[in-house]
Amino acid sequence: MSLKYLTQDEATNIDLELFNEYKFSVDQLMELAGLSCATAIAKTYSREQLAGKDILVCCGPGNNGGDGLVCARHLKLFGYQPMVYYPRRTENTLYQNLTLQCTAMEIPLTEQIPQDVSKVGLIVDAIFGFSFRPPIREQFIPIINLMKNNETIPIASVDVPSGWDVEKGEPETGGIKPELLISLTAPKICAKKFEGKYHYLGGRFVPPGLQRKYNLNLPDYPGVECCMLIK
Ligand SMILES: NC(=O)C1=CN([C@@H]2O[C@H](COP(=O)(O)OP(=O)(O)OC[C@H]3O[C@@H](n4cnc5c(N)ncnc54)[C@H](O)[C@@H]3O)[C@@H](O)[C@H]2O)[C@@H](O)CC1
Ligand SMILES: [K+]
Repeated sequence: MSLKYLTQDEATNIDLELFNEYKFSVDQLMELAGLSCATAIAKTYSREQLAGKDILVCCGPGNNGGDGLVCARHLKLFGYQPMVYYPRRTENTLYQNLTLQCTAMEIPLTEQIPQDVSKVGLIVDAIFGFSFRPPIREQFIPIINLMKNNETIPIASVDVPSGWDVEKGEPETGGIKPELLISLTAPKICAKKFEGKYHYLGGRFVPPGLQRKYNLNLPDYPGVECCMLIK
C-alpha cells in the first residue's frame, strides 16, 4: 500500500484526534514539527552553503506560523542565522511565548516586510498550512508575492506551500514554487503537484491506532531520525 495523501478534512480531523483523543498538547506537536522542519532544512542546506546569509522565516497567524517560530529557534541552535518576519501577533499565549523565546535566542524579529533580501540565502514559508482556504486575504498578499516573484532565493515550505489550495495545489494565477517541502504528520493531496527537489516527511508522533484508522501507510523513519526524505 502506498503512502496516503490527506484531504483538508482528513488533516483537520487527524489534528483534532491528536489533541482530543490522544491528549497531545499543541505545544508538544508544534515543538516536534518545528524541530523536524529545522532538521530537514539543515540536512538540505549546509551551514557552509548559507555562510554569511540569513534565513528569512515567514510566520503566519496560525499553527503553521507557530511551527515557523519553533523552526527558527532550532535553526539558531544549529548555528544558522534566522530572522523572523511575523506580521500578525495575536494575544494567544503560546504564540507570545514562542515569540519571546525567539527574542531571547537573539533572533531578529520584524513585523514589516523586509525591503532588502540581498542577504537572504533561504526563505522558510510558514505562513499557511492545511487550514488555508483561497483566496489569500489582502494582508498576506505582499509576502506571498515576495516569495512568488523572487527567482533566486530557495523556499522551504512548512507542511503546505502557502497560497496553494490544500488539495488542488498551485493557483491558476501561479503560486510559490518551493524547492523543499516538509510535509507534517502525512503529506496533503497538493503535495502530489509539488515539483521541487526535496520532499521530507516530519512530525514523527503518529500513534499506530491513528495510522490504522486513516490508512496512512507511513514509511518507517530511519533510526532515530525526526524527519525523512520521501522524494
Ligand atoms: N495537526 C497536526 O498534526 C499538526 C499541525 N501543525 C501545524 O498546524 C497547521 C495548521 O494550523 P492552523 O489550523 O492553525 O491553520 P494554518 O496555520 O494552516 O492557517 C493559519 C490561519 O490562516 C487563516 N487563513 C485561512 N485561509 C486564509 C486566507 N485565504 N487568507 C488569509 N488567512 C487565511 C486561518 O484563519 C488560519 O487560522 C499545519 O499546517 C501544521 O503546520 C503542527 O503544529 C503540529 C502538527
Ligand atoms: K506553509
